[in-house]
Amino acid sequence: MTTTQLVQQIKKKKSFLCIGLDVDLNKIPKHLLKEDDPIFAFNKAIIDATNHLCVAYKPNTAFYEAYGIKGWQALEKTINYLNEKHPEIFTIADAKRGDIGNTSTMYAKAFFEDLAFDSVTVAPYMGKDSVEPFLAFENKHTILLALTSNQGAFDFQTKNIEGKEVYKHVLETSKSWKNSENLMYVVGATKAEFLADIRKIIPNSFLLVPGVGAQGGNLQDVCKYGMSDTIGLLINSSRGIIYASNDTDFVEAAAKKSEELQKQMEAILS
Ligand SMILES: O=c1ccn([C@@H]2O[C@H](COP(=O)(O)O)[C@@H](O)[C@H]2O)c(=O)[nH]1
Repeated sequence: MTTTQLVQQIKKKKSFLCIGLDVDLNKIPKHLLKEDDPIFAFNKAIIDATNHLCVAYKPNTAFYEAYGIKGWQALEKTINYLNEKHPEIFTIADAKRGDIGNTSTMYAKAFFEDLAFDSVTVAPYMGKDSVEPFLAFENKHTILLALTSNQGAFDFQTKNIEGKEVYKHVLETSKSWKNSENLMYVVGATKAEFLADIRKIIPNSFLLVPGVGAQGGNLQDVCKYGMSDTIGLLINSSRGIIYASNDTDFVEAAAKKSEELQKQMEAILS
């Protein structure tokens, strides 16, 4: 999917909501555990109930890898279901990969070719030659960790090196990489006060913003400082939506939470 198509979807649905599919078998409703594939059954139910309210889904691959081959199969079924039933929806493999060049190429093939995601999250720590292999894929997007939502972001990302914080080095340097138009960035909702500075460096890039809801980030603050001329935001909520109820009404509860966020986004867009 191109960013132009993504912006069209945001305008059409009046939503820039991304729903995180972080499936934990200890948290899903007990009756689903009887299904052949409880993870996919859960995801399918959530997707069927919420797809009209969001523009993106983000399975975090850790929640699938933790269940071995069955987890990976559930991830494959989920992305195939999304691509077949909802090709208009932007898909994010939150895998936080990145390695020496030939290894990064294999990661990129895994997520862009085999699993056919639109995007993958990548750690910038190993630099240009670890990220460019992802950028080489046409109409695929590499979402680089810039300023993350966790407390540990202050350990390295905000440290001043040669007169500039590390996350600013990441933003500025990555702009010079080959096919940098395929870059998006992760900025945590808990770091809204940094967004005005971030927008000075990357005024038009899309930002994936996790951390509203369970982590305490505020949607209005993120939009006030982080919105670009073409919106440029995908606001993620995972636990706040998918575990709104752990009972038989989980689908209705997830749709209700999604609608609450979508309505706030609609108000902001208008
Ligand atoms: O800086 C980051 C980068 C990624 N994440 C991921 O986003 C979701 C957030 O889940 P919630 O339940 O809405 O808190 C999860 O997959 C994280 O691994 C992040 O939170 N912060």
